[in-house]
Amino acid sequence: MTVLLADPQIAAIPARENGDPLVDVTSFGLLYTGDGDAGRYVRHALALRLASAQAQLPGGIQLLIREGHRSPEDQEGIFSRYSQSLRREMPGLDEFSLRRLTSRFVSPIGVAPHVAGAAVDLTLADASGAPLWMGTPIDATPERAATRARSTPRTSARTRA
Ligand SMILES: C[C@@H](N)C(=O)N[C@H](C)C(=O)O
Repeated sequence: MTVLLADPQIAAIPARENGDPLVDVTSFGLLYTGDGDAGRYVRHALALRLASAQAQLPGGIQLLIREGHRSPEDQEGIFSRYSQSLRREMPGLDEFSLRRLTSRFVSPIGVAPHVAGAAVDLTLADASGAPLWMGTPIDATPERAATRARSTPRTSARTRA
């Protein structure tokens, strides 16, 4: 069973500031290609984990960080825009289901890890920094990126399963 970030069990976990500083991912040998500078920052502990993951990739493949830290305004904007697009597609949806469906893709502000610099959107890139094709563009919505979505090429579905 999938537990979403919006699940009350998650929201009930108290979040405490631990003082871990925000650091620039590029100073850990990681590639960043996001919009603006805020997204290049993540918590130090996360940067260490990303660097460790990168060190374990096969030669010629590297992590490509698209977005780390995100402002609360941006988080709420993404949530609201995606929620509105689902509302247009499914006008009969009740509020509870709409919030649950929205939070498959975007965290509600109260539990959003990007806002704490504790999450990244990333993909894989080749040695030149060009993103590898994953079957859908980075940050595709669940409707497009799901393993069994109609638009998912068969090879991508096989490698994701
Ligand atoms: C919107 C998407 N790129 C994303 O960052 N989703 C996660 C789940 C989030 O908002 O925390």
